[in-house]
Formats: sequence, C-alpha cells, structure tokens
Amino acid sequence: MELNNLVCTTTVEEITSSGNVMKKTVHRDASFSLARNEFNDVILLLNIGKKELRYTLRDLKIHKKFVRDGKATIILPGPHVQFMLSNCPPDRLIMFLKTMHTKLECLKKKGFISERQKLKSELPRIIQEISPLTMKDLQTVHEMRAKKMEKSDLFTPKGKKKRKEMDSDDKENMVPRQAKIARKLLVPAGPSKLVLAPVSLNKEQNEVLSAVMQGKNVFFTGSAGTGKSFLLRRIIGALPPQHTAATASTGIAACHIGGTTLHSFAGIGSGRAPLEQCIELASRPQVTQQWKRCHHLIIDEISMVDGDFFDKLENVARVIRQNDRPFGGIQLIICGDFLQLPPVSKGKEKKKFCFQSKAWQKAIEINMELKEVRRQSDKHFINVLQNIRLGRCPDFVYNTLRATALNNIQKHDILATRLCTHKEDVDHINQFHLNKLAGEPRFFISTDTDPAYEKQIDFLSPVPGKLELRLGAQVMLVKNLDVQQGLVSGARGVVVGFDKGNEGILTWIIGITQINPQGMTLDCVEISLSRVFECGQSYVALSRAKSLEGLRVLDFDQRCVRADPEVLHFYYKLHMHQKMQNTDMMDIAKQY
Ligand SMILES: Nc1ncnc2c1ncn2[C@@H]1O[C@H](COP(=O)(O)OP(=O)(O)OP(=O)(O)O)[C@@H](O)[C@H]1O
Ligand SMILES: [Mg+2]
Repeated sequence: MELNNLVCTTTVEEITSSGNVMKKTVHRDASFSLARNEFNDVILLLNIGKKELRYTLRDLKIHKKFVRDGKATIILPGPHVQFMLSNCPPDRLIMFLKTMHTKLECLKKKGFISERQKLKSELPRIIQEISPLTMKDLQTVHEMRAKKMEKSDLFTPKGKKKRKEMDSDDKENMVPRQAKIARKLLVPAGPSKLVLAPVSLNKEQNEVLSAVMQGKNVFFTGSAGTGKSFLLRRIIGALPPQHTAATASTGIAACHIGGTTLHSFAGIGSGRAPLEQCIELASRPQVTQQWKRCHHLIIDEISMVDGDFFDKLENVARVIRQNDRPFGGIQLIICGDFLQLPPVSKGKEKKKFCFQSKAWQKAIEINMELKEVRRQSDKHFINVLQNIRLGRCPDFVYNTLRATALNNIQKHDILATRLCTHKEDVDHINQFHLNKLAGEPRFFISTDTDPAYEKQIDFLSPVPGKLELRLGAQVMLVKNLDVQQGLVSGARGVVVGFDKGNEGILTWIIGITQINPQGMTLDCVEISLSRVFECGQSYVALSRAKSLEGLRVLDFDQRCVRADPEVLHFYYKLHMHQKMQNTDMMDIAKQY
C-alpha cells in the first residue's frame, strides 16, 4: 500500500450524535491507507500499533486549511468519527486527501450497492490497494461539480429571479451575473479545491529523492538551473514538517524553498565564537528544542556556507542532541554548486569551503549530480554557460557574450534587472533614477551608536547614513526582516506612501528580485562584469538569464571568467574516484 500510505500523528475522536467527543486517543505513528473491497467500496484503513481499523466511506468532510503545514481533519459523519492529522509530509497528505475525495465522488456517481444486494452476492471477499487517480476520475468529479454549481445557481429563488431579469434584456444585471459565475468557477467549493503539483521530477531528480527517502546523508550538486532547489521543495514536501528544518545559506535562497537561514536555525550567532560559547548559545531552551526536534536538516546554496561554521554546527548538534553520530544523528540533505558563489571571506583569512571541513568528510554518505539543465533550453547558450562555469572562455563563448551587448531587452516597459558587482555602481545608478522621479524627496537620517565612527559604519553597513526616498521609488530590503513573510534581503518593492503618524515607516508592496542573485531565474537581465572579483561570480550572474535574447552583457571580457581551482579539484576527485553515484564518470571527469 505504498502509494496511498500516509504516516503521521493522528488524534482519533469518537463523536456522539449530539456532537460531543465520547472518546479521544492520540497515536504518534498512525498509518492511513485506501483500499477497495469486492463491491468497489472505498475503504479507509487506519493502522495504529498492531490494530487495523476499517471504515467504509459513504460521505466525508475534510478541513484542510493547514494542509501545507502537514495538518488536516477528516470527518466521517456515518461512523461519527474524526481524525486530526498532523506532521504529515505535505505533498503526500495533499495527494492522499485528493485521492480519497475523488474516488468517493466517482463511486457516488456510479451509485452504492445496497446492503441487501451485498448479502445476496457470492463474490469472493477481497481487499486491495486503491488504484491511482486517473484523468477520467478527475474529469468525472469536475463534471459533477460543474453540474452542482449550475443547479444551485439556477434553482435557488435568487437564481430564478436573476434569470428573469436577464431575460428582460436588463444588461446591467447581466454583468454581475456573469461575474458571479466566473468567480465561482475560479474558486470552487469543497475539497476539490486542493491543488496538486502538476510537474514531475526527471530520472536523476527521482534518484536523489529516493536516496533521501532511504535516510541517507546526501549531497547533490549540478550546474545552475538543473533543478536543485526545485527538487528540494519536493523533498521538503515528502518529509514530516515537525522534524524537518529547511534552510539555506542566504535569506533569499531560504525564501525560495519556504525555509529559514541556516544561521537562524542553528542559533549560534555568526558561529565565530569559541565552541563552548556556541554550545552555550545553542543551550537556550528554544534553540535546544529546535535541534532536538530536527531529524532532517536541509541546506540549499551550500557553496556559501563557511567550512568552519559547518564544523561548529556538527559539534553543537552532537552535544545538544547527546548523540555521538555525525550531526547528532540528523539526516543531512545538502545541495548547491561549489562553482557558484563561495563563502564570504573573513578578512585576510583564507576561505574554507564546506567540502574542506571535517564534518563534511564524516557526514556525507552519497554524492549525486543533476546534469539536465532546466532553466535554459537553448543548447548553444547552455554550452556557453558550462564553459564559463569551468572558468573557460574559448572564442565562441567570447563572441556570443560580446554580441549580447547589442540586445534590446526592455520589453513592455518592464525594466531589466541590473546586476552589479560593486556597491558604488549600484548607488550611482539608483541616484540617477531617483532624481528622475517627480515627487518631493524625503530624507531619513540614521542614528549611529558612536558618531566618531560614522565613516567606518558607513563602510561596513549596507544602509547609508542619509537615505533619500520619493514616491514611486524602487526599494530593496538589505536585511532579512521576516524570511517566512518574504521580507528577506533582496525583496523588492515600491514606495507607495509615507505613513503620517509614523515618520520613517515605509509601506511595502512585495515583489522579488535580489542583491545576491544566486538561485534566481530572470527573464530580462543586464549585467556589467568588468569589476568581477570572485570566482564563480560571472557564472552566477550569466546563468540567471533564461535565454541569450533576454541577456545583455555590457562589457564582457575574458578576465572576468574564473573558477576556483580547489573546487575544480574537488569535483574532479569526486568523479575520478567514482564517488558520484549517478554519473557517467569518465565523461564528466574530463570536464574538470
Ligand atoms: N522536473 C522539473 N520539471 C519542470 N521544471 C523544472 C524541473 N526541475 C527544475 N525545473 C525548473 O527549472 C528552473 C531552474 O530550477 P532551480 O531554480 O531549482 O535550479 P537550481 O539548480 O536550484 O539553480 P541554481 O543553481 O541557480 O540555484 C526552474 O524554473 C524550475 O521550475
Ligand atoms: Mg537553487
């Protein structure tokens, strides 16, 4: 019963006919599945401990407001019982509820076999796994719903009246009527509103998912746009939410997978303090609880996580969880591309990649690679990007990228996102556009802790001491405020007003783009690369573009193409020593 099997925590409540709870039991490892008997009845099976309970479905209600958090309530009015489900893998829960509801609706349409007929029947008794949903099932339910809506609209007294009014050629009444129907169609009532993820994983993504579901500590890598974050979202949907920490090295990347930053999950500040101090920080009750509850730690954009920080995390996890296994026994699901942005360097210290840490050697069991690029479809462009990724710039790459300088990529008044490598360039461009706005300028002056250090603060902080804004100005957050709400560093908005009572508070409309574009896909992008200073920086910027037509490189030069030799060596070793589980080894090793 693998397909329809749903393992979760459930509270079973037996209800009296007057609606009072008669009996209530909680089961941590309950397992639900769906089956059919010889009469084609839909049967809900509930396994708790060694007991199996069977419910033949006739009618049901589902509350699924928190389905994305892995929670739902199933009410069976017949046997007067309700199940409160929690900690379900969200994607599985959605699929399970959808299957149960759809199969039951299809059966209702066909009609139930009466108890009398069943008694007379000589069919052999069977109970078998329910078949997966088919297009026909979905179509049937869709038609039933449409009919129901039509009926309720035509035969309610109100509906009849409106019809009359329409017949009498009253155009004014026709408009709201049509609008009402259209709205109803868009927002159908009942459980059928559940939306299923329509896209499927490709073969290599499925292989990673299956390694993860086997409980392995997996690192999966791949070029930009091979669907690493896409796959992570599916992995998150397949794991129990209460025990899964979805994190990423940056706020914007965390936002893409609906998670939080690795730093905020870890609760050890910057992680630069001595280990004892980090452990002390992690011993705060709330942080400890997070570490203890976590069974699966997901990290996206691992290339930007510092190796020393990773070692500290591993140590803290073991101490807090009082478990000597790597990361205190937490399953690691890590992804990223080390040929993209490296960790932020710590002054003069040499930067340390995560794969150079002791914790990495200890913890990672399986390395896998996604090779099919999904962001771009043009083979020539993909080839150009692969060369840039490896730090190569043969003539055809040079010529192709130089030629993009002539592209006109501004379409339908939508400004291309401009990616810059340096803050001064950003300031200059922003001031130019700000001056073009008609409204009165408004200034916001910072309060610095020590005015004597104003210059240093200006240098270290991304926020100017004096901020100028006008109505209609494009603004961007430079600090994570609330990752869950999308208020992350790089979230973009437009100033739509200044709150009168509260000087200095901005009203936001959230759009999304970013300062650090790693992880993003952009339709139209304009790039200046002449001042690139980091390995992988050009590759990250260029690989955001979906197509060559939507890309404009203002000043392409071979010198901006660089790949870190240590990363190349790491990938080369992975392939040569056949550590990559799903690659054609020699073929790939030749690349590095
Ligand atoms: N199996 C799939 N089916 C359909 N679309 C997919 C699939 N996998 C990935 N994509 C699409 O490909 C694009 C790139 O995916 P994604 O952003 O996850 O790549 P990535 O490997 O994380 O890239 P980066 O390294 O830049 O972060 C997205 O638009 C995503 O929706
Ligand atoms: Mg990504």
